[in-house]
Parts: sequence; structure tokens; C-alpha cells
Amino acid sequence: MKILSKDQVYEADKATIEAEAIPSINLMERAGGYAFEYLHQRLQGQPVNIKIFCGIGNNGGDGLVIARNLIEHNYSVTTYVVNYSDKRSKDFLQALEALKGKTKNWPQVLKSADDFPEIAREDLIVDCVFGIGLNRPADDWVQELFQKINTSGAYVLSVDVPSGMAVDRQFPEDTMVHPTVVLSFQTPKLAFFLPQSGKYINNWDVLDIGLDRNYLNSVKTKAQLIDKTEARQMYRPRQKFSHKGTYGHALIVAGSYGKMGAAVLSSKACLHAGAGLTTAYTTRQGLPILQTALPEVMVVTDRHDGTYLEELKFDLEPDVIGIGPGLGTEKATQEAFKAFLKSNKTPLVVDADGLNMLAKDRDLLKLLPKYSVLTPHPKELERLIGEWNDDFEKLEKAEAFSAEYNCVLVCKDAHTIVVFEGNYYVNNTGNPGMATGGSGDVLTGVITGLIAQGYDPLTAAIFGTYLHGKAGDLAVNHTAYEALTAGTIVEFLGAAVLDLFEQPEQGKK
Ligand SMILES: NC(=O)C1=CN([C@@H]2O[C@H](COP(=O)(O)OP(=O)(O)OC[C@H]3O[C@@H](n4cnc5c(N)ncnc54)[C@H](O)[C@@H]3O)[C@@H](O)[C@H]2O)[C@H](O)CC1
Ligand SMILES: [K+]
Repeated sequence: MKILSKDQVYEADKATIEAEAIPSINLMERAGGYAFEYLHQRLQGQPVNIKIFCGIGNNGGDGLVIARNLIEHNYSVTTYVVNYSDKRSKDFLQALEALKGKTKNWPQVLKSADDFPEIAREDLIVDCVFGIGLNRPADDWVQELFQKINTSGAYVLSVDVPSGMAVDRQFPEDTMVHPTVVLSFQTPKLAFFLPQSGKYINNWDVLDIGLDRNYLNSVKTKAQLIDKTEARQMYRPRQKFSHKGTYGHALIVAGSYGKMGAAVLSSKACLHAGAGLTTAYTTRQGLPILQTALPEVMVVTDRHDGTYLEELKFDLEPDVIGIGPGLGTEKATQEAFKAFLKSNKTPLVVDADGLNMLAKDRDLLKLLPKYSVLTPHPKELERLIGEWNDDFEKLEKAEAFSAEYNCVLVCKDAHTIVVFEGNYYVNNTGNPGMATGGSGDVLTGVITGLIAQGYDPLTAAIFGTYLHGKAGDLAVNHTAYEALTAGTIVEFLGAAVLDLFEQPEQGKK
């Protein structure tokens, strides 16, 4: 699904008004009308006290349209205008006139914290204070209102975006409404998926407000959300007349003393992702461990007898190499890694200590083959690209890094974002149970296994991230977040592939 930027939403707005030759108030009526229907379907006339907080721009105007529709359907509604400015948008004023024509309970104007109403737990809050037009932090007293809403315990429906959240930058934390659900017009907003704002957004829905199809179909967005529809299109079916050679040979370079589990997990994930052959390269001590844990995996070892890798030489011609899990960053390993990179031409997936070694000796970055996949978690990413001030700057820096070193950067997080050639592929699977040791090793194995089969590195990174998260989601249906382990994620990789072709159950999104 395309994730439109703020400018693109305004352009889509304009394109719709032009294509349909309608005044802009019609679009507000449509957006507010659909938002009302969304609420009405769920409320079914329940006698709940609805408090609608409106700003003075078009988001506020949407709130007034929602209020009028609710009043027309006999809901108990109180409307407030949060007077953070004396200006009013044209459509807001029109929506206000229409509301005043329907009720004697005209909106109450709030000018300071003294004017705030009580908010009860049982109330339903409709948040229309700011939409995508927010361009600076809200005034202190308006932020106090957001805090009051947040601590009320009431159900909060934010219209388009949670008020106080900017869609194209990050304001200081804790200044936004924390919604129960966001009903976003036409497109989810990128900030929903970034940790600083996204941590407050647990539920969101997109409301199709009928913006111009031609515009929506042709617009190129920097960001897109990867869900089942997108992932399904990436899947490459197995061929009838195929053999293990068809699906490639993957090499996993991983493990050291006490961290052999990393080698086991990533090799196993590589197998389950469908690589034709998987070989693990590890220390001699690792041999019995891997051979016992995974009879399907071949093992090649360092000829030394140390607790960590001292040499990275093998007499194989793999199609792809996944390198890094559990390797450690001992000097000898670092030297072996450097020597390996100097001569290696095979596509790489680099993770964990592989990334740490790259960050320690940045000259090594230039030795990476084109389109290598790097899979850093936030701390590893910081070691590679330096500190960032906010989530948007992080993405800009990641983009610059990916361009400089010609690599696919998989920025792992609750919503992992794959960054490549100026595009952001935002993953929409996964859950907090996956924040557990070894989960990253599994992702490395999956991406490596997909590249072995012939998926290009970008697709492997995006699709692998999706499958990994989906496996975690399916696994957690059988257990608590707390009890989910990396090993269980591997066990559900097959189910994640099968799920690509399952229709959603009725009534379930
Ligand atoms: N295509 C669509 O999706 C449609 C969206 N609609 C709604 O319109 C808003 C955007 O409306 P806009 O008037 O541009 O902005 P806001 O209502 O978010 O903000 C109002 C106004 O306030 C000023 N401002 C910004 N920051 C501050 C601040 N901190 N303090 C004071 N004033 C501030 C600024 O001038 C803004 O313009 C969108 O989210 C949808 O809800 C349409 O109704 C239908 C089509
Ligand atoms: K809002």
C-alpha cells in the first residue's frame, strides 16, 4: 500500500476537486460523512457521551461534519472548538454554519485550560484538533488538553492523525494525543510506523474517501507498506521439474564459543526459507553441535581449534553468504573477515558481529559487493550511520548510507524498514514477542535462503522481513509474547508462506 507524504495528500485533494469539479467542502463532507458512518456502524446508537474536540482548520471541519451527522442520528454530542488560533479555514466555517443549522447546542470555544470540560472514562472522544497541517508544536495549553485526554482513560478516535503528531518531522515527545484508534484518510502516514510516534499508535484503519484514482494510481511514493498483498506478489512458486541445485547453495558463516546457537538458528531458518543446500562455516567446536542439531545442514570448519573464527577460507562456491551471527569481534576474526572481504565476490547478507566489524573498520564497507544486504538493529544501525536526532533524520541517514555503499539496508524495529535507492519498504508484520535473542539470526537465515533461491537481494530483504514477522505472528497465536522464542519463529516459517494464499476470514482484516 502506498504511503503518501503530506504534500501528496494535498495534491490528491486538489486533483480530486479538479477531476470531479466539486467545491472543497464536498470533500470535507465526504470525509466527515464516511468517518461518521465508521463510528455509527460500531456504536449502533448506543447512549454514549461523545465529546468532539475540533481545531480551526480542515481537521476541525471534519470534526464538525462528524458532529452534525451524529446529532442528526440522535447521538448525545458535545462539540468543542479548540481556539489555538483566531483564523478559521473556509471549509471549517462552512461546516460550522451547517452544524449551527442543525442544533441549538453550538460548539463551546476553549481558549485556555480553565475552559476544559471534565472527561469521563465512559466518554467517547473524537479527536479533530490537528490533522496533517500541524507545522509546529501546539501551544502549552493545547498540549495540556492532549494530556487530559490521554489520562482520562476514555476511548479516543483520532481523525486522520492523532492531534499533535507531525507527519513529516518529529516534535518533542509526549505532545500528541494517544489514540485508541486512528481513522486515517486514504493513506496511512509514515509516522505511524516510526518508533517515536508509532509507540502510541496500536490501532489504525484507512478510510477510503474516494480521492482521485488517476492520481493515486500514478503517484510514486517514497514509502510503501508491505502487507500480504504485496508479499504474495513477491513469492516465487517452486517448479515441478526442479532439484536441490535449482534453489541454490547458501553458506552461513556464524558462531563462536557460547554462541553456536546463532549458527544453528540462522542455518535452520535458511533451510526453512527454501535454500536448496545450506552449509554452515564455523569453528571446529561447532561441528558436533550443528551436525546434531541440523542433520540437513553441511558443516565446514576453520582448520584452527580456537573458540572463535581465525580463518575464513572454504573450498565451495555458494550462491550467497550470510555472515555475522554469533561471530564475536575478536581481532583474529576481524582479520579473517577483512581478508575474506578483499577476495569475495559472492552476494552477502551481513548481520550482528559482521556489522559491528564493518563499523569498527569502515574501510571494509567499500569492499562489500554491490547490493549486499545489511540487517542492523537500532544500536548496530547507529554504529554504522551515526546518531540521529529523530526518526525522520534516521531514515535520511540510512538512505544516504545505502546510496554510498550500494547496499540494501534492513533497519530492524517493530516496523522494520528496508531502505534502498531512496525508497522505504515498511514492514507490517511482527509483534513484541519477537524481541528475543536469536530472532535476528533467524531473519539473516531467511534472507540468505531466499537469495540462494534466486530472489534478488531487495526482494529477499522485503519478503524475508515480511515472512519472519508473519511467522512470529502465527507462532504467537499459540503462546504468549513472553514465551515466544527464535526457534519457534523458524518452526512457523512454512505456515507464513502458506498464509500468503489464505483469504482473510470473514469479518477479520
Ligand atoms: N485529502 C484529505 O485527506 C482531506 C483531508 N481533510 C482534512 O484536512 C486536514 C488538513 O487540514 P489543514 O487545514 O491543512 O490543517 P489542520 O487542520 O491539521 O491544521 C489547521 C491549521 O493550523 C495551523 N497550525 C499548524 N500548526 C499549528 C500550531 N502548532 N499552532 C497553531 N496553529 C497551527 C496551520 O495553519 C494549519 O493549516 C487533514 O488532516 C484532514 O483531516 C479534508 O477535510 C478532506 C480531504
Ligand atoms: K486529529
